[in-house]
Amino acid sequence: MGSALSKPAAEPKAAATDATPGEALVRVRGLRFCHGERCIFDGIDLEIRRGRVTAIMGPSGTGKTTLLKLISGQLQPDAGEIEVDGQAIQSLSRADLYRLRTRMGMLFQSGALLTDLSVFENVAFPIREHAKLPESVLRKLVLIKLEAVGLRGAAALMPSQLSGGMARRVALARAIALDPMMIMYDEPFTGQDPISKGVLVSLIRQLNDASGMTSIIVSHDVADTASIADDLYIIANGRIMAQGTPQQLAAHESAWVRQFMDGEPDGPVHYHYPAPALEQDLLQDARH
Ligand SMILES: Nc1ncnc2c1ncn2[C@@H]1O[C@H](COP(=O)(O)OP(=O)(O)OP(=O)(O)O)[C@@H](O)[C@H]1O
Repeated sequence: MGSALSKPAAEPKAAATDATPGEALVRVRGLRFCHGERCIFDGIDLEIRRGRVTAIMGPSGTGKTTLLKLISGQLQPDAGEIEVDGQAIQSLSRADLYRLRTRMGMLFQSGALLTDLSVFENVAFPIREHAKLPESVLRKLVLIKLEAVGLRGAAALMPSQLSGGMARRVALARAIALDPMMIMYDEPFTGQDPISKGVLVSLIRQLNDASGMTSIIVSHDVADTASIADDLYIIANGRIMAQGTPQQLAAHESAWVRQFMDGEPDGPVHYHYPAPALEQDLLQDARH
């Protein structure tokens, strides 16, 4: 069982590892990663600071999910180093990597609930897998996690009885079941209505602050993500295009970065694929 489970739920994890909030929990240096001939990253450096919410943003297909998989050791870099909590991911044994991964919560888009198990059992699942606890202790732990996402009252429901927003929150309770030191969210807001999205946005921030966790969010949703992020990275074309606080990026010297932050359709990033003037195309059709 992860030692974190024996601590009170509210104890800050950063303090538990004698680390100072604000120091880097994840360090990425000179990262290069390619799928065959196609390089997704070509020498990127970044730091995820402890106790903070860091957002990784960028155009679709730019490698955001790939970066999370590299940080969690699901993929191996072609070059460079990734250090998590002082441990170089590439040099860990399978057993050590497994242990480290139990301290990383993940809420991936595809992280569906197990449909044959109740909400309670879905959240209990990772705890049962990693710890042999008396049923009464397990029950308390699961109920605390469900309470944290506002769904203690839904413990007996089956996944088919939940709305999409509730299901995402149960998945979140499951992701924090082992009291991870960090949690990675991959597109947590996708498919959520505005109210569910608002609930998730504030939950992510609250959970981060209440438990001393470190959060990484990958999202297209610039406005919502920037509203809770302390630090932002924008990646594109295999590189870090910009980094800073949301305020710094909103006032960035690059028009491309400002356009990205504002989500404006027009600017240096063109919405239209290059084409001759519309009139020219239409006149040409009329002539034929
Ligand atoms: N197994 C694979 N083999 C080859 N290419 C892949 C593989 N997995 C992903 N890719 C490519 O790697 C690139 C990065 O993918 P990734 O999913 O990390 O991007 P993303 O920024 O998370 O995208 P989105 O924002 O659309 O979710 C994409 O162009 C994708 O097509």
